[in-house]
Amino acid sequence: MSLSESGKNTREKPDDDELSLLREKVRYLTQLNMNLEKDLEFYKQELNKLLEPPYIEAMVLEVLSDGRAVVKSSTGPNLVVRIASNVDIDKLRPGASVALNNKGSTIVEVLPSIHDPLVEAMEIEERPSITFKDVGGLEEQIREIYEVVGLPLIKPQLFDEIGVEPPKGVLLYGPPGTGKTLVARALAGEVKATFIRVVASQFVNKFIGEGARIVREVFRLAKEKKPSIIFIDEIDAIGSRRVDMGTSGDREVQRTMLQLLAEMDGFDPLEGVKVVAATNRIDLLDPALLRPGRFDRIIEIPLPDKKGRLEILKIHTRNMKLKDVDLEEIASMTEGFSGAELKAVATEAGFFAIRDGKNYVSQEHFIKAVDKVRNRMEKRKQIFGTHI
Ligand SMILES: Nc1ncnc2c1ncn2[C@@H]1O[C@H](COP(=O)(O)OP(=O)(O)OP(=O)(O)O)[C@@H](O)[C@H]1O
Repeated sequence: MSLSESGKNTREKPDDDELSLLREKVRYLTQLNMNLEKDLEFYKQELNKLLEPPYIEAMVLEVLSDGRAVVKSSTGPNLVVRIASNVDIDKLRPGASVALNNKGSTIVEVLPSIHDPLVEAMEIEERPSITFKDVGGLEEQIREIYEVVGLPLIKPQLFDEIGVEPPKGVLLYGPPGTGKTLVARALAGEVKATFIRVVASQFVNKFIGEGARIVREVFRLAKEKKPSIIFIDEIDAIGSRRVDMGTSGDREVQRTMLQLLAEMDGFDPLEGVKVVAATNRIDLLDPALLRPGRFDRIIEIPLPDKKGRLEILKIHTRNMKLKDVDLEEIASMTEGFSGAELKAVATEAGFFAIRDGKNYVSQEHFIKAVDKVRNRMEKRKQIFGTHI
């Protein structure tokens, strides 16, 4: 552009071609600018990500009623932390793995189930909602377990005063499905204790090499969350008499068992932690486990008698709509059935009713259900030499 002497713009009006070229250029540069801004934003974000301090991983112990949570960080102490508003509270169950912000003050994310054996190996239930009224039969066993495990947890001073030392551990034994887990959970519910369940066979076939560490952590967690009951299911998997120590697998099992014994020897019986173990194969157990100060109380959980079967049937049908059902007759017909099998009878009877197009369950449905469950038991017996 040029200016005349009078200062006026004397440039001729651009022709149409020139104008359209300039417009094209403006469009191109605007687009280029937008793209570069996008790139700039992307690289800024990437830079921020690289500069951001890492999150802290932690495990949820408890969600408090005031909207905060207690977590255990993998290295440090337990922390009471806030929960960010975008976090789904329903996913914050005890044992869930979470990310804390870098100050460690707030849960910012629930992590997808990462394969931390410590988290996976234990099921933690704060004060289970079930109680002894959910257990049919087993009055004697319930009385005994309440006395030797429950009372010392809620009234340790009673034992202190009298000078009686309660057992640290109790062993429940009996056929599968007779309610060993149920009794231990109900006891925890009854005395408002934390229930921590581990399945010993998983130490051998799932968490290989981690057994001793998991045992140590389970006891540590139990002490933190006391009163607590540690329930070790299938204890025979780690507590069997070993003939030889030939394989590394054997040695690993032995290490896990020794850790368990060390933990049991190392705590006070009135410290607020009790161990309940369960097995279907008491004949296989190493006598070292049954020495005083370990599992020195042994309680048999047998198959239910007729009265027990009737009670179990009543429990599992209490929310069902029954019409002219004689549960006594069903209890008489089901000799040899475990609690789990009686529960299956109730469920199957419900399915027969649905299939029948009825909105209630009749005696006939129950009788068909007994047959069905009995057949299933027979088949299992043929295959495994045992029932459900
Ligand atoms: N005595 C019982 N009263 C009421 N329900 C029972 C009883 N026994 C078993 N059941 C039902 O069967 C289910 C399975 O029982 P449970 O897991 O407690 O048996 P278990 O003895 O621990 O079995 P396993 O040895 O196979 O681990 C229970 O959750 C419960 O629904």
